[in-house]
Amino acid sequence: AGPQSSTQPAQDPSPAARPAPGDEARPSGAEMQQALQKAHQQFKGTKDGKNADYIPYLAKVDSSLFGLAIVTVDGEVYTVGDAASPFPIESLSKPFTLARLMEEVGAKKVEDKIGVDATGQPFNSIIAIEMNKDHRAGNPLVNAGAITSVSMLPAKTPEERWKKVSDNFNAFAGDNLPVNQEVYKSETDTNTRNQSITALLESYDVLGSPADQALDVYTRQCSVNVTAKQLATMGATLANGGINPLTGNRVISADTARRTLALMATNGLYENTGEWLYQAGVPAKSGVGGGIVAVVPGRYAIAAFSPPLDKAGNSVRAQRAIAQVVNSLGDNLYASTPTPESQQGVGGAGKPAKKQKAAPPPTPAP
Ligand SMILES: NC(=O)CC[C@H](N)C(=O)O
Repeated sequence: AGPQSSTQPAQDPSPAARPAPGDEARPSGAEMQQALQKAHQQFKGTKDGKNADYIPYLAKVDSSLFGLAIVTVDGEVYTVGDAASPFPIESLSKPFTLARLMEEVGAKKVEDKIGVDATGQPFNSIIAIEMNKDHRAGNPLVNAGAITSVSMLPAKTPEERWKKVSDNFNAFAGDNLPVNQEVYKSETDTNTRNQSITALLESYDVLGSPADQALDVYTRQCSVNVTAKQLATMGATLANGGINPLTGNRVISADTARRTLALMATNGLYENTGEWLYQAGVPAKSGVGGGIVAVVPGRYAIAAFSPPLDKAGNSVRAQRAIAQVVNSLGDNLYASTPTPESQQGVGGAGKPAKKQKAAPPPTPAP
C-alpha cells in the first residue's frame, strides 16, 4: 500500500471546514460491506477459544455462529453472517447502563463512587475490590462497578429500576430487547461469585439500593437478548454523540457518550484491554455471550458475535474480525497515516488493505 495522496488544499481551511483526520479517505459503503465479508470469510474457520461454561446456558450455544454488523452515524447498516441471531448481551450491558446513570446523577458521582481507572483484573475480580480502598469497584465495566451502577440508578422500586434499564437499552438499540428467561434463570441459579461481590460491596457501604435488588437487576440486564445489528446500533448511538442514527432520538448527551467511550477504551476487555487497544486502536466492550462492539467516534460502530472466548472472556473471532475491519478501513484512532502494518489485525492475522483513495478536491467553504 502506498502513502496517502499528498494533494493539499491551496489554503488551510478554517477549523470548521477542515476535515477530521482521515475524513478525506472515508471508506464507502461498498468498502465496508467488503471488509465485513472478507473478515467473516477469513475467521469463520477459526477454532480457538471456548464458549463460557460458568453460565450453563452459554455452554450450549452453537459455537459456529458468527455474525458481523456495522451501523454508521448516517444510519447505514451493513451485515454479514449471523447478524440477526439473538445472543445474551451479558457485560455489553454495562456501558449502556453506565451512560444512563451518568445522565441521571452526573459523571462526578460515578467518578467518586465507582472510579474511572482500569482495574487490570478479570471482570469478576474480588481482589480488585479489596485493593481499591478509595473506590471499591474501581471501574464501571467490571461486575463490581456494574452492580454498583445499577444500584445507584435513582428508583424507588425494583420494577422502576428494571424499567429504567430496559427502556434505556431499547432506546440505544431502537428496538425492543427481550429478556432471555432461560439465561436469567441459569445465571440466577449459579451466580454465587456475583453474590459474593455484591455482599462485599454492601459491607463497604457503596451500594445505592438494597443488595439483592442491585444483583437481581444486574443479572436481568445481562440476560437481555441482542443481535449483532442491534448491538451495532447501540454502539453507533455512542459514535453519534448520543443520538440513535436509526431513530433520530437523542438517548444521552454528547458528554456522556464521550465519557462512556473513554471508559470502554480503558477497561472494555478487562485485563486484555491494553492488548486490544494496541492491536485495534478503538474503544470496545465485550460480553461472555460472545458479543463485542467497537466504536469509531463520529463514524460508525461495528459489532461481532461468536461464542468461543479467550481466557479473559472475550470472543476470539469477534476480536480478530473487528480489529481487521477497523484497521483495514483506516480507522485505528492511533494511526495518523494508515500503513500496511497498522492495517493488520490482531496478532498480524489480517492482510494489508488496498491503497487509500486519493483525497477528493477540497470543497469550497460556503
Ligand atoms: N463478562 C461478562 O460478560 C460477565 C457477565 C455475567 N453476567 C457475569 O456477571 O458474570
